[in-house]
Formats: sequence, C-alpha cells, structure tokens
Amino acid sequence: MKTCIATVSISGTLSEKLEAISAAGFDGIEIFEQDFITDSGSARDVGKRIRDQGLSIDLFQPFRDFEGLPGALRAKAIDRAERKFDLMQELGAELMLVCSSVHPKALGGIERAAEDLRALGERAAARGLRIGYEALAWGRFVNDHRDAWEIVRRADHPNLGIILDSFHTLGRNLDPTSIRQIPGDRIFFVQMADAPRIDMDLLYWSRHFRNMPGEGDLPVTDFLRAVLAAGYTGPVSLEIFNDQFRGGSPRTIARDGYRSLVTLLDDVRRAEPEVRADLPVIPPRQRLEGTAFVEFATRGAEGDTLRSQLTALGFVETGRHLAKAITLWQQGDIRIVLNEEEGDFAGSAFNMHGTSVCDIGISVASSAETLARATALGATGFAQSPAVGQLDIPAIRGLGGGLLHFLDERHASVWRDEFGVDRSGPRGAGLVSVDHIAQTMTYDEMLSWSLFYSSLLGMSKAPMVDVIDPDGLVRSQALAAPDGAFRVTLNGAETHRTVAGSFLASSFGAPVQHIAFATEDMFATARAFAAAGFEALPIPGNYYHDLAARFDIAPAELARMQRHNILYDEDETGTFRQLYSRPAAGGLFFEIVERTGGYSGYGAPNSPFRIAAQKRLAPPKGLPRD
Ligand SMILES: O=C(O)c1ccc(O)c(O)c1
Ligand SMILES: [Mg+2]
Repeated sequence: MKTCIATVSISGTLSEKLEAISAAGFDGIEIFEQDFITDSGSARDVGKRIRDQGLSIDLFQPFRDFEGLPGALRAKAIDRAERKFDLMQELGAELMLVCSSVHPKALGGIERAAEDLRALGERAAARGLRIGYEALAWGRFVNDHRDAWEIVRRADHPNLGIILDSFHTLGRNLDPTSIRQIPGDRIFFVQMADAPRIDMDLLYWSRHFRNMPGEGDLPVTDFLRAVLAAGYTGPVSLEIFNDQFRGGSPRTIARDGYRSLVTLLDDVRRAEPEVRADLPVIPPRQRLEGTAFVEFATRGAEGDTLRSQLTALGFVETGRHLAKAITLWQQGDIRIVLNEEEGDFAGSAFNMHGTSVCDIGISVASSAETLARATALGATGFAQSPAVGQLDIPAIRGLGGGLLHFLDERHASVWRDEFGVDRSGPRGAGLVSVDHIAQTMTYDEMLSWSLFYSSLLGMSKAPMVDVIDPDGLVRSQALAAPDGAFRVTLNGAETHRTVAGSFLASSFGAPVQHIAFATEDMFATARAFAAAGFEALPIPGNYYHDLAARFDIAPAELARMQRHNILYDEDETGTFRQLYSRPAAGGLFFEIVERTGGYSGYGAPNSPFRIAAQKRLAPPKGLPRD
C-alpha cells in the first residue's frame, strides 16, 4: 500500500519538505498548490524535483468552490479548472481534489452538483486526468461523505470518484461504517488525520489542530478499517494542518508522520485480517514486563552524593561490573546501575548533562521483535561495541539522546555474568519496583514522544493533564502498559521558570527528571527512611487541613501523613500515597508511591503543592523568592 503525505503537513520550503518526506520513507505526496506557487521553479522543474527525490505526485489540491455555481460563475470555474489541468499535466499529477463548495453564490441540490462534477469528469477524461470529490466538514451544502458519495454515484463518470478524509467524517462524529458500502474502486484517494477532542468551530479545529493518526482522540483505526474493507487499495495519505508542525523540524514531523502511518496500517491489518490491500508486515507491539534497570551516568563527588541518596532510600550496592567502573545497586526488584566510565556512552552523557539517567532497561516479551518493530518505525538504533564478557542487548535512542535497552529472558544472565549477582535485592526500606519514570521535554516535543511510546511499545495514553507550577503551566501526558508494568509520564515545559523548564535548561536536556519507586507499605517505608537519614520534601500544614476537608481520613492517620510529609489522593477505584525526596544536584529527584485498589493515576491534584514545595527549597536561578 502506497504511503503519502500532503506537503502542507511539513514546515519549510518545498525543497526542504520534499527532502524530509523522502528521507522519512514515504512513496508519494499530495502537492498543495500553494507550495507550488511559492516555489520559483516551473511546473516541469518542480515535477522533476519531486520525482528526483524518489516521490510520486499522487494528488494535486485543493480545487475549491466548483460545483453549484450559476451562469457566468460556472463558466469561469470551468475555465479555472482547465488552467489547473494544464498545470497538473506539466507537474505530472493525474488526480485533482475538488472540495465541496463554500461559495456564497453556490446553489444546493445533489443533482446539480452531480451534473457539474460529471462535466468536470468528462473534461478531465479528455486529458487522461481524474477528479476526486471531498466533502469538507464545513461545506455549504455538502459536508458529509455520504452526500459526497451520492453525488459521485449519480454523476456516474469513470474519471470521477470520492476522496475520503478521516477528519471531515470523524470530526463531525459521522459513523465511518457507512464507508463499507462504497465500492472500493470509486474511492480515488484517502486522507488520514487525527485531532485532539476540543469543542470548537470545525474549520478552525481542522486548520490548526489536526495531528498524526494516534496522536489525537479520533477513531482513525475504525475509519481506515472501513475504507480498506470497502476494497480500497490506493494510496493512504496524511493531510495534517497543525500550527505547531508548521513551525517544527521538517525531518522530525515527517518521521513522526511515517511512524504514525505505518503503525496505523499495522493496527488495521491486525483488526481487519480479510482486507485485500497489501499492508506492511511488522512485528506486533511487545508486552512490557517491567523496568529491568535504570542507569545513571555519574562521576566523582556527584557519584558520592547519589550513593548517599540511594543508601538513604534503602538501596545497597550488590555488585561491581567485571570490566568497567559500573556498580549495581538493588532493592526488591529494582536495579539501579551507576556508570562512572569516562570513555563510553555514559561518559558522554555525564559530560553533557551531569549526573543523569542515561539508559533505561525495559523487560519485554521479545527484545529482537521489539527492536525490529522500532526499526521499521524509524527509531534510531544504538550499538556500542560490548566490552569483553558484555552481552549485546538491543537498544535504541530515546528522549534527549538517552538509551532504551530491551531485555528478555535471553538476557537474564547479564547480572550474574557481568556483576556476579543472581538474585533480587534486599528488602531495604520496602521499595519493590519502579512505578514510573518522569521525562521532561519542551511542550512541542510531547506529541512526538508520546507517539514514540504508543507506536513502538505496548503502551497507551491517559488523558493529558495540566500541572500548575507557580511560574507557568506544565502539560503532563502519562503512558502505561495495560497492567502498569511499565509507566512513563511526559512533562512538557513552556518556560524556563517552571521546575520542569529550569531542570531542562540546567541539565541541557537530561531525559529523566524523576524516578518513582513503588512501596506496598508507605508508612513502613517512611519510618525506614527516617531511620536512614532520608530528608523528605517538606509539605506545609495547609495541605493537611485541606486533605481533612476533602477526604474522610482518621485524624491519627492524617497526623502520620503530615509527620512524614506524605501526600494523598484517591478515586473510585483506590488510594494513592506519595512521598518526595528533596531535589538533588541538577534538579533530579525521587518519589515513592503506594497504590491500592485500581488507582492508576499519578496524584495530579497534588502536583501544584509538590512543585511549590520544591521551589521553596531550591528557587530557580535568577528568580529570588520570599
Ligand atoms: O481546510 C481546507 O480548506 C481543506 C482543503 C483541502 C482538504 O483536503 C481539506 O481536508 C481541507
Ligand atoms: Mg482533506
């Protein structure tokens, strides 16, 4: 199945767009007329440049306000179409998109529209061209793909077909199953776009907020399933109008687009196995089984500080790497790796970010299949020649250039072979596993990284939440494996003045801002911490007065929470307790959580209080406080 993208979806000049689209792996483009007009090359030159990039021109668009016009206006519209046919022939484009009219003088009527489009189909046929008719969601008379299809059906011309665009159908909440009734060969082109569910004017929503399939909230998989079940075998294309993408990096947006489209085709292939279209075969998302390790790059005095922090949290050093300056720290099922090598990957991560998380190991059902899927979806592989005796574990680059390693049962012996350790850690303070890893990025990187996790790995998104920092808003997007075995929260900062933003600035983009460990008994853990000299993030008394008002918590329990600086939340399914460390050098910190019942959130109502408490302790530089 051919993969395409509209030039409007990518930022830059036409040449930059083409280069990025080609590099990302697409087969063809929809050329937006505006991108042609702004270029200084002739139509022939532009057509050649596109083909020289290895791309075909699968659609020329848009041609507006054609059908339903009276008298002289109709004649002028036909003349305009003929001129654009000339242009298409020079470019080497065979299919034109005609979108439903919004012209104030246009007249309604299905029969009139069918007649006009039949006439246009006839003129296109005389030149070996074809016309695809698309219902814009805000079209004056035609704004529903079922009406567009009725017009195309009545026009009954072989050079006229329908163009389906997921946004126009799903944005109006139209049921895509009606598409299954359209003969597949009368669908001339298919455009895919997702969007976040926002209640607003359709045209404005479409022109500014579309995003890549899987990045938004629309049922795009159901839509494409219906299209392919109808027997459509033509190109599947992305047509994404998005303000943020228009200002983004052409390469990144094109790569994300390709990743989202191949993921969508793969999801459809699995959901609709009878379809005829030839869809790319890539391995399925692998089951995630947990966090195998979290590796820090550190050195010298910073390493000593980190070691004393880990000790206060109940970790113990259980092994040393047989060949490198790397130590293993354990507690329960948690493995923390401290890498003080100067020459390898961790060394360069330390030079760049200071003490920081440079590598996350994820336990998966099959690491080879995980790597194969990630590679098919355009992830950047990572290989560092293993030291003697070091297992070669598949890895890719993640956020901030950090690594993600994928381990399966074939790598179970790595701890014994390389560190001489073959059991889980001591009970320590009762920390049992990594609950989640919090990654910080700029706001405009969030869609990209949430697509990364949801397309490469078996993780799904929770609704986005706003986190209020006293100095700005931070958006937070959580993603989790279905059973919570692996969770990440992505925090998008818009200014340097927020805790998240100042972390990004001061660490030069370190990928992990905090790690949350799970305990099964928060109070026992807090007591063990206190005995080990752990210093909690102090939470003000006002918080506990408010807790007493919001929830039914016994006074003795509330007093215990306050004594240990424990935060609390609950929902219909269960309860959540949180305890934070003080921020370490560079702003990195630890969180301890206890979940009961089915609570699957992250204590979002508590984050403003946590952030304010962090700022009291360590005001961002240049911002005197109190
Ligand atoms: O916003 C528009 O006008 C517009 C133009 C062409 C399309 O294919 C479309 O989906 C929207
Ligand atoms: Mg469209």
